[in-house]
Amino acid sequence: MSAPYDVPGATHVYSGKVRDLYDLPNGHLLMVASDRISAYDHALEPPIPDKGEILTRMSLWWFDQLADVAPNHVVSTDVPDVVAGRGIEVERLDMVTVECIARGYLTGSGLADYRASGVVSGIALPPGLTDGSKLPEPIFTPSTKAEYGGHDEPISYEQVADAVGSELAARLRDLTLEVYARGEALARERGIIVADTKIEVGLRGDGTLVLADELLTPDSSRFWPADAWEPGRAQTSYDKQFVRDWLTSPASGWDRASDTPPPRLPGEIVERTRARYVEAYETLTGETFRR
Ligand SMILES: Nc1ncnc(-c2cnn(Cc3cccc(F)c3)c2)c1Cl
Repeated sequence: MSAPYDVPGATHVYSGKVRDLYDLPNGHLLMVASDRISAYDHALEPPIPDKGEILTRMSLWWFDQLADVAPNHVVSTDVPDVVAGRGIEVERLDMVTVECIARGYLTGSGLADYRASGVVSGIALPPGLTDGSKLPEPIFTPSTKAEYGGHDEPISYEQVADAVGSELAARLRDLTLEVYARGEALARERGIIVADTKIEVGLRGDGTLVLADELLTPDSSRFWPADAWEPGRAQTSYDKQFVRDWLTSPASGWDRASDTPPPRLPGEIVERTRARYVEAYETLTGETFRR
């Protein structure tokens, strides 16, 4: 994928589904959140205006809220105009190759693994859980980093220890669960369930664990409106439900089971989805999104 932004002084090095990464001359990285949205493993069109800026500001807010839990990789938000508001200059870290995931609720791939074996990432869960069940306590469910476009594979804690050593594995688990517990508690007070989250962690040369990437956003986590929570069915997505409902409705004319790309989202769905990102940001932070 070509870099969507030609950023003066920066060299595009990588594009994810919704974000792009650039090298900077000073050895730092520039992380850019696009307005792209993906659903059902497809990149959708058109982009959601301001999504990248809203989620960038949400990450920055969470980094600040959790500064007592761990340092983060943010160096500066003073970035070139073309990515103003959606770009962050970050410290280059030695990224841990494990996806650090915590789950407080059972759904998605975790639910599928549970239904198949009663086990998620090597952890045996009690019987009788269903889609959306709150777990007795949050669990660390690491996975491998899939190649671009692939799916992460769950791995057990023991496999993490084999990969990175038992001391670092324990630090990753503790950090992931602490970040999740703090994020879930704060969001829950504001009416948002953070069902699970994926954090990316990097190491400084001195061995310090640093929170990298994005943090506790609807792209790295499942956000559910708390007042709609009802175990036993798929939960309402705080930010993507309008998109999912339209794509799976006759109005879209799309067959999700086919391998055809989804149709372009109607303007009304785009605007309602933008409004949900603004609402999530303002509900969590208590701050007003400028536009
Ligand atoms: N601070 C860091 N130090 C070293 N590497 C990374 C790093 C590499 N890859 N990713 C994932 C990613 C983040 C954003 C946009 C993308 F396209 C991809 C993050 C970071 Cl954040």
